[in-house]
Amino acid sequence: MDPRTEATEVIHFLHQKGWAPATSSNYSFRKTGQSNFYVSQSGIDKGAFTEAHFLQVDERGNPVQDTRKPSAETLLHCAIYRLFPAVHCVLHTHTVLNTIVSQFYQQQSYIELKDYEILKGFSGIKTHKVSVKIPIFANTQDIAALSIELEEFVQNQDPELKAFLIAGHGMYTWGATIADAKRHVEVVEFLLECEYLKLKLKRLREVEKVEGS
Ligand SMILES: CSCCC(=O)C(=O)COP(=O)(O)O
Ligand SMILES: [Zn+2]
Repeated sequence: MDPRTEATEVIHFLHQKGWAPATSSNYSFRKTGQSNFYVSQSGIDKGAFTEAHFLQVDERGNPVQDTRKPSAETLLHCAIYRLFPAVHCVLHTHTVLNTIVSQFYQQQSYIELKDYEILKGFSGIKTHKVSVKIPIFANTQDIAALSIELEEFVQNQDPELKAFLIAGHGMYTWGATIADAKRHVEVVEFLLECEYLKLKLKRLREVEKVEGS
C-alpha cells in the first residue's frame, strides 16, 4: 500500500479511538533510504485528515517546495529519525489517559511498565519479563529545546527508547514500519490504562483497609 494511504488510515483509526481529539496529534512517515520525510500539516482536524494533508520536509523540518505549515512539533519527528535510522514512522497521540497519567507520574519522571504479556507487542521484546521505562518530559512550547532534551536522553540514558510522554500533553512512539508504530501506540495506551486501573484498585484496597480497621 502507498505509505501516504496507509498512514492516513492509521490516523483515522486513532481519531476514531478518541486518541486525537480536536486538531491535536501529529504523524510522519519516511520512505526507505530518504532523509526527507512526510509530516502532517499543522492544525488539521484529524477526523477530516486526507492524504493531501501530508507535506514533505527536509531532515531539519523545513518544507520542501510547500508554503503550508508543517506540524508545530516537527522538530521532535526530526530528532526521532536522526536518533533511530531504522525508524520509518512516528506517531503522536493525545489521549485522556496519556494526558493525565503523564501529569500524575511527572515527579518521578517516568512510568515503568513491567511483567505485562503485551510488552511483546514492542518490536524486539520477546518476553513479559522485562521492564520498559517510559520517560516523562515537562511540557513546553519550545519544541526545539525539547527535541535537544530528547536527543540527550536517548544518547546518555536509553538508546533503546520505545516511547516518551510529555506531561499533560501526550505520547510519542515510532516504528520501523507504519504498522509497527501503530501497534506500539496500542501497546502503550493499553498499558497506561492498566497502570491507571491498578493505581485505582490499590487506592480502593487502602481505603477498604482503613474503613475495616
Ligand atoms: C490543539 S492541540 C495543540 C498542539 C499539539 O499538541 C498537537 O499535537 C498538534 O499540533 P500540530 O501543529 O501538529 O497541529
Ligand atoms: Zn501534541
